[in-house]
Amino acid sequence: MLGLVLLAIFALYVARRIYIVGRAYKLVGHIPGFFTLIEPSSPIGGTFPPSWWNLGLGFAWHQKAYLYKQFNSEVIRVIPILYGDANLYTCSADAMRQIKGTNSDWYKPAKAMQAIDVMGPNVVASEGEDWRRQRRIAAPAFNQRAYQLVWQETERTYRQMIKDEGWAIEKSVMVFDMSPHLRKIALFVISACGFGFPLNWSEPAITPEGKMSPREVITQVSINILLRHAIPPWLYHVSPSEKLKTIDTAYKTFDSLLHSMIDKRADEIRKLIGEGGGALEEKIQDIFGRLVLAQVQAGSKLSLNDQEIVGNAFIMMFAGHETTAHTLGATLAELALHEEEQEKIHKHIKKVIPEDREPIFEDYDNLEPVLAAFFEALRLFPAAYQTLRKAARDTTLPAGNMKRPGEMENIPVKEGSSIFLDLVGVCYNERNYPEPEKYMPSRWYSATDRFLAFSYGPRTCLGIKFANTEAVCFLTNLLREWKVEPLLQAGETKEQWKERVLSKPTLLVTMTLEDIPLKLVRRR
Ligand code: HEM
Repeated sequence: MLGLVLLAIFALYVARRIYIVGRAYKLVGHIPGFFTLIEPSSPIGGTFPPSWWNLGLGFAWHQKAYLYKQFNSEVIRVIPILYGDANLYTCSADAMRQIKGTNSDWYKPAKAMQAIDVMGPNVVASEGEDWRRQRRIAAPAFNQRAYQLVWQETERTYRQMIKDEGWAIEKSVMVFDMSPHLRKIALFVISACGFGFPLNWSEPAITPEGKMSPREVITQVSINILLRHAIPPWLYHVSPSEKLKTIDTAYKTFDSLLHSMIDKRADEIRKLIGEGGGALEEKIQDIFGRLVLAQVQAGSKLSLNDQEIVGNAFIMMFAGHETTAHTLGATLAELALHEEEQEKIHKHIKKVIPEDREPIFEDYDNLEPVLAAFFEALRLFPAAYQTLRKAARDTTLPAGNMKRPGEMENIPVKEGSSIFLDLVGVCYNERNYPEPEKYMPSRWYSATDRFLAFSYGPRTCLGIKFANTEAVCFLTNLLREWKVEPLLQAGETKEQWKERVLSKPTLLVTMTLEDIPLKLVRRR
């Protein structure tokens, strides 16, 4: 009997998959590409490492040298047979601009927003009118004043790191892994500038009372987004796992911390308004404060409710933390490998900032080579490596004709097709960037083209200038004082170090580089 039931379930599954695959083939079968067993970006595809049966979430990274070339097309399709949905992938910058530009035929589907709304609705995970309202409220918080604060906090945190790590008195330092330090820097900056909540570098993870410290709460929340999304709430109650307990406690503590912060900030703002409101702009500089200010001032129409403020605070912390830390790590690794580029930057910093003063926010516009070094590392290791969109109607996509280089073609796409904008493909496409494998910061000098790694069009990254200010401040301070070298293992060459450190980034919600061993040698 059981055998019959299982056989019936199996037959039903096979029939369903034949229907799904047939429908997918009708939709995207005219585009070259391949069949797989499992959708690479599905929970199963993302959980298991790449193998013969699973392309893996990061296949576009691992196959970047030949993925599109093998099909002679800048748009390809992947149709899974056993599990998941069919998707297109593109490495065409023109297609990306068209998809993400204004009046686009494409929208952000619900699937693209999974996991990032675990703490509440937010600007990244919303669409349509809801997105427009949230963007209009959040955008003014990103202004010159905020960037000035970003500079101050980055510098303060950098100094704290040098002092508390004991590097201030050292001539050279072996940093066996730079990434936790960079995560801490980015977390501290977003915490101070995003929430008005400065953290302390040497604060232990657990307080003397046995509770998680604020730093640990924020860290646990931001590194466990995928797990929080995947784990059903009941599992926290029945599982003996310490890790699950930690995640649950961190998320609950963070949620109640943010709700109490909303009440506290709203009271402060009402008090300031009661006193005439003159000092509002001066006193409320952080992004969180600005969101609460909009709520207090605007009433219900153009404001966020409490859960939306929590959701947005959370997403700012997530969006602004891993991405920036990862790109700083990639920049330092590339500069360690390219001594001549590092020397050029060091010389430039010395020219702009005299020995007798510290770098200041007003130096930002004169530090283009520092920003270019950061951009070029972001191109080689794009943090937001793939974004998903769905066609609202039949349309076409502009792509380079790989059979006839120099010519363009328009690839027809049907309504309902989903496409991954493969930023790795775009950034390593020689039509967009000649000699794409080369670390060449000079390609960004006086660049007029909008950099696609921060997205494009109306939904372009809100934190571009935030991230750039943080990067320029941090890198300027560090490179002015230290020469950065790869920390080689016994007998290891620079090439082998590069292979060990840079060839296998972790690809989950964003791309991250894990172990970055560096040697810092004091210059001044
Ligand atoms: C190197 C650092 C960063 C990179 C590479 C980056 C990249 C991106 C990309 C590619 C998107 C578009 C995602 C999509 O289309 O689905 C995006 C959106 C966004 N980013 Fe960033 N980001 C960075 C830093 C930041 C920072 C520091 C913040 C905030 C403090 C931030 C806040 C946002 C927000 C709010 C959005 C959503 C915009 C919208 O949908 O209207 N990002 N970012």
